[in-house]
Amino acid sequence: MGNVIDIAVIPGDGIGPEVVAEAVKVLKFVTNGGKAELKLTDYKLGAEHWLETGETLPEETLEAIKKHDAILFGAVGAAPGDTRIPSGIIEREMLLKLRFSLDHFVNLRPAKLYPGIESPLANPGEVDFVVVREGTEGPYVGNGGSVRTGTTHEIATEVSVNTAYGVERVVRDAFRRAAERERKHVTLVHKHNVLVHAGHLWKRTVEMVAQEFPEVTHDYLHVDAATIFLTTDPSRFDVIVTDNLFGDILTDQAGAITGGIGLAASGNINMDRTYPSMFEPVHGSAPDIAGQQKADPTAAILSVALMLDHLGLVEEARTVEQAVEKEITSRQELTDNRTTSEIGDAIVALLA
Ligand SMILES: NC(=O)C1=CN([C@@H]2O[C@H](COP(=O)(O)OP(=O)(O)OC[C@H]3O[C@@H](n4cnc5c(N)ncnc54)[C@H](O)[C@@H]3O)[C@@H](O)[C@H]2O)C=CC1
Ligand SMILES: CC(C)CC(=O)C(=O)O
Ligand SMILES: [Mg+2]
Repeated sequence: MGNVIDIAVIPGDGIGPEVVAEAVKVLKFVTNGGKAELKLTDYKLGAEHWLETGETLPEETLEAIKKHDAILFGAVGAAPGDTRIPSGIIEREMLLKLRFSLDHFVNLRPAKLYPGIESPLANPGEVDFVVVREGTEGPYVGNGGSVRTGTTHEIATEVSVNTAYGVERVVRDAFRRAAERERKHVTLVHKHNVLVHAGHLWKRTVEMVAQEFPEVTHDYLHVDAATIFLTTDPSRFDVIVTDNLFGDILTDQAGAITGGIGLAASGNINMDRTYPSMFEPVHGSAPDIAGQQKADPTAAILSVALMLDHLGLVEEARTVEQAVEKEITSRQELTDNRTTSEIGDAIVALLA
C-alpha cells in the first residue's frame, strides 16, 4: 500500500452516487493529514453506463481496477420494471463479475443494533452478529440455462456450485472471526434436509473445521427456521456462516431488524489479498427514492470503516464507526427527514 491509499470508486446507479458522495466525504476527512495520502479514481459502471455504451465490465477496466488497494462501491441496477435493460445483466456481468474475478470469497455483513435505533421488533435484545456469506459460489455462478425439450415445456435451471475448497475457506474464516469475538459461536445456516448434496458438504466441513477451534461452539439452523429466529430472537446469533443466496436474503432481513437497510454495511473480501477487496452498502440502487436525496448514507459510510480496517487503518476505522454511532444515537427517527448530504455532513462534523 505504501504511503498512498489508492481507492477505486464505483458509484453506480440510483442512490449509489448519492451515498458514495457522503462516504467519500468521510474518507477524505478521516485520512486528511494522516499516515497516507488518499488517491481516488472514479469508474463509471452500471445500468446507466450500459444504456450509454453497451458496456458491462470491459476486461481493460477490470484490469485497471485490480491495481487499486481497495474498491468503494455504491450500488448498481435498474428499477425492477425497467424494460430497457435485460434483467440481471448488470448484476451478473458487472457486479458479480467483479466479486468473482477478484475472488471476494468472504462477503462480510455485520448486523448491529446501535443504541438509539428503533428496531421493528418489540424486544430485539442486544443484536450484534456478523454474517459470513460465501461470495464466489452457490447459485449465483451462472451455471444454468433455459431450454425447450421435445415437449412444449420450457426448462430453466440454476445450479448451485459448492466446492469443498470454497466452502472450507469461508467456514474457516467464520471460525477465525468467532474465535476473536466474545461469544465465540458459529451458526451454520443451510437447508441440508432438502439440499442434501450441498448441505451435507457444508455440514461436514463445519464439523471438520470446528476441530481446529475447540474454544468456538457451533450449531446449525435450516434457513427457514433461521428467518424465524432472526425475528424472534436475533440476539442468539454471533457469527452466521452460509452460502451466497441464503446470505443475500438473510442480510436484508438482518438490515431490517437492526433499524433499516440504510444502515447495513458490507465488505467483499479477498482474504488472501491477491486482489483488492470491495466495500459497499448491502442495499441496492433504490430506484424508488433515487435522485431525491432521501437515501440514508450511513451504510456506505460504515462500509468505509470496514475498508479502512481491512487496509490496516484501524484507528481511522474506529473513528468513523464511533462518529456514526454518536450521530445515530442522537437521531429522533431514522433519518429525521434530513437529506443524504445533511446526514453525511453531520457524521463528518463528529469526526472533527
Ligand atoms: N449491491 C448492489 O448493487 C445491489 C443491487 N441491487 C439492484 O438494485 C435495484 C433495486 O433493487 P431493490 O430490490 O429495490 O432493493 P434496494 O435495496 O435497492 O431497495 C429496497 C428498499 O429499500 C430502500 N432503501 C435501499 N437503500 C436505502 C437507503 N440507503 N436509505 C433508505 N432506504 C433505502 C429502497 O428505497 C427500497 O424501498 C435492482 O436493480 C437490484 O438488482 C439490489 C441489491 C444489491
Ligand atoms: C448481485 C447482487 C444484486 C446480489 C445482492 O442483492 C447482494 O449482494 O446483496
Ligand atoms: Mg442483496
